[in-house]
Amino acid sequence: MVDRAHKPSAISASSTGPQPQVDISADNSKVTAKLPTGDSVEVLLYGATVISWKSSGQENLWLSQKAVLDGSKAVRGGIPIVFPVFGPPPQNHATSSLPQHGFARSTRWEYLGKSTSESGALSRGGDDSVKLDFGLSQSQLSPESRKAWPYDFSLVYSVTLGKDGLQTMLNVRNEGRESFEFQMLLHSYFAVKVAYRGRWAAADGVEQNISRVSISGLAGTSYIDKVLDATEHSSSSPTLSITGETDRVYKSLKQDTTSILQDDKPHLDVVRDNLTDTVVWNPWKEKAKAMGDFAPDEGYKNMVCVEVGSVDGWQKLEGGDTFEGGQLVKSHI
Ligand SMILES: O=P(O)(O)OC[C@H]1O[C@@H](O)[C@H](O)[C@@H](O)[C@@H]1O
Repeated sequence: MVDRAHKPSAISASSTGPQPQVDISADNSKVTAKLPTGDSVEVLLYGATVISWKSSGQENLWLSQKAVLDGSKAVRGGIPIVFPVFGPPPQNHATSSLPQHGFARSTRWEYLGKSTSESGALSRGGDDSVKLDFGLSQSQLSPESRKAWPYDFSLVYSVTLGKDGLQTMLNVRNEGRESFEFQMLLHSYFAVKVAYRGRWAAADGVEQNISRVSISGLAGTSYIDKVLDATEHSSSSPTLSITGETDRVYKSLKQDTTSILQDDKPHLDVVRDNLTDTVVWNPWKEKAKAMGDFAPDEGYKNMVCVEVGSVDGWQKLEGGDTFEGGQLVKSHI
């Protein structure tokens, strides 16, 4: 059990009108929350991976049809949590024995509880929100992970579904005396669909064209292009079109919001909170095909990863200190 100062506590709900619903699946693998508006979020305890977020009846996250959800492999899609290292760990660093992207996405977390709030105008169903908290600490790690990264830490991940959108915040605490360094990132796979006859076409539907998707808000000092041998470039344009394999780490971004545009219209806004970096990733045709858990093959046309994080250098936490960072995602659908 993760110990912390602000444990979630149920705020008493008024007796009138519908209220947010929270359900734990019978096999204890997944927590689902639904607002009276119909908006919903599903979180797998494995990795505390958000695997679905629906608003206005539309799915905002992309989940591979071959995503492994039984806890034997990190989920291909949704929002896997990257901690305590991003990408392949560097040699000669305390994380060097960990797998790519660390252990948080491939360890079962504990569901700590929910808190709900409503405006009082429940019948309108518009102002409700529900927060789900998940915890992971050193004692829950596999012996291999504990050995590879022997620090006394605790993570609390808060997933809040409200009228503004979906907020996901990661709180990292050093429970020990020795300082440690970490990176963290919320590896969000967003669903992109292209307008078709005035409606949003289904993910595998008639028209698929990632080339009509662009990302704005990327003005920063520089970015690392992993497709070009991890060379550093200065970002000349604040907008990026996805027209081929894309794997860029934007560092020290100036503005808080990175938006996904479809046909130049805002689709999703990703607002960073206390995080300066953003990774934009699309594997494109060949790499998508090469991934055993990526399906359908053409799925790369319906997704883009916009991943907020702290991955440029390391965050250092002294014993007893905490760090919190995350995102608020707003859908324009
Ligand atoms: O296959 P994984 O481990 O889930 O990683 C997927 C991608 O994650 C991205 O964040 C990285 O920038 C990519 O380089 C990487 O390929």
